[in-house]
Amino acid sequence: MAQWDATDKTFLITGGASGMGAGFAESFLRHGAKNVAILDIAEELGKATAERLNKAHGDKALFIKCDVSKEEDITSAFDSVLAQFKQIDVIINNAGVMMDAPDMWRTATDVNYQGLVSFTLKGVQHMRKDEGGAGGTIINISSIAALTRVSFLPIYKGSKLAVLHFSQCLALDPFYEDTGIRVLTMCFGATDTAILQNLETRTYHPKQAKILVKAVATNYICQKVESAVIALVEMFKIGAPGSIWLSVDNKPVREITLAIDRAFTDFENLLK
Ligand SMILES: NC(=O)c1ccc[n+]([C@@H]2O[C@H](COP(=O)([O-])OP(=O)(O)OC[C@H]3O[C@@H](n4cnc5c(N)ncnc54)[C@H](O)[C@@H]3O)[C@@H](O)[C@H]2O)c1
Ligand SMILES: CCCCC[C@H](O)/C=C/[C@H]1C=CC(=O)[C@@H]1CCCCCCC(=O)O
Repeated sequence: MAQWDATDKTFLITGGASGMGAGFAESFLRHGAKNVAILDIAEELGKATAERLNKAHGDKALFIKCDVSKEEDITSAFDSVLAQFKQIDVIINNAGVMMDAPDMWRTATDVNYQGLVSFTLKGVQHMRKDEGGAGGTIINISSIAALTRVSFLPIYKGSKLAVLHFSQCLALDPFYEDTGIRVLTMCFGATDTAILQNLETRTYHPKQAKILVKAVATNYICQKVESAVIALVEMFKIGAPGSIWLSVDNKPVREITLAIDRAFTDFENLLK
């Protein structure tokens, strides 16, 4: 099994000021990363996280304020990271929000999907070996939301399936052979972060809010951030180009590429 190594690699992590993103930054620095750029809309939190990481790991972290729903922020943040670190080896498209409320859906879609596409395409342009780049890894954060159907989070779930489908299509052969860029997709289950707070206001219609809150209270094991971080680092080490992974219930990370392949092969067979 191929093993990928974080040593001396430069990471760009969106939504890295808090939650799982901050956990990934910390963990990859412990695994020998050369530098970590944290991009986030939350300025105070981002500065504090970078300061904490710099104290613990010796000035390797950089915070840049960036709203991933805004193309001008993305361009300027990407350029700033390159100006500072010269190269980006790994991008983790982690920034995400669960906001299906009527006045928030467009922003939510921009953050969860458009921002991720934009960073991915910029990363591909920078990293692709067939145009002089050094190759690299792009990790896109999806969710179990992409794999299941419920009535109350259609916008969130749609955006996370878009992330999964964009990533798997982009990575199809001969992408890795041409570019030397490994695209990995992670589907996390419920994980103990701020995204699970104040859920009543997150559904697209108030009638759904009660169902959501009740379902969360009764149906779900909420895994620890540490488990999600361990899962992502393990995927980084062993994940084949184009592979898709699942991290739920504090269990070891599991590859689900074949299951996704089977589902799409079924759809494709309908067209024959
Ligand atoms: N926690 C879960 O249960 C869970 C499960 C599956 C997938 N996910 C996904 O994991 C990723 C991380 O989520 P989390 O649970 O750590 O959430 P979180 O809310 O704790 O952290 C998200 C981070 O993204 C930042 N952010 C929000 N909007 C932004 C924007 N416009 N531009 C830049 N940064 C922005 C926030 O400031 C925050 O630091 C998200 O993509 C989320 O959808 C979370
Ligand atoms: C009843 C479901 C409400 C949510 C339960 C859980 O605490 C939430 C986890 C979400 C947080 C962010 C996600 O991606 C996670 C997944 C969100 C979508 C979950 C759909 C669950 C399902 O289809 O069974």
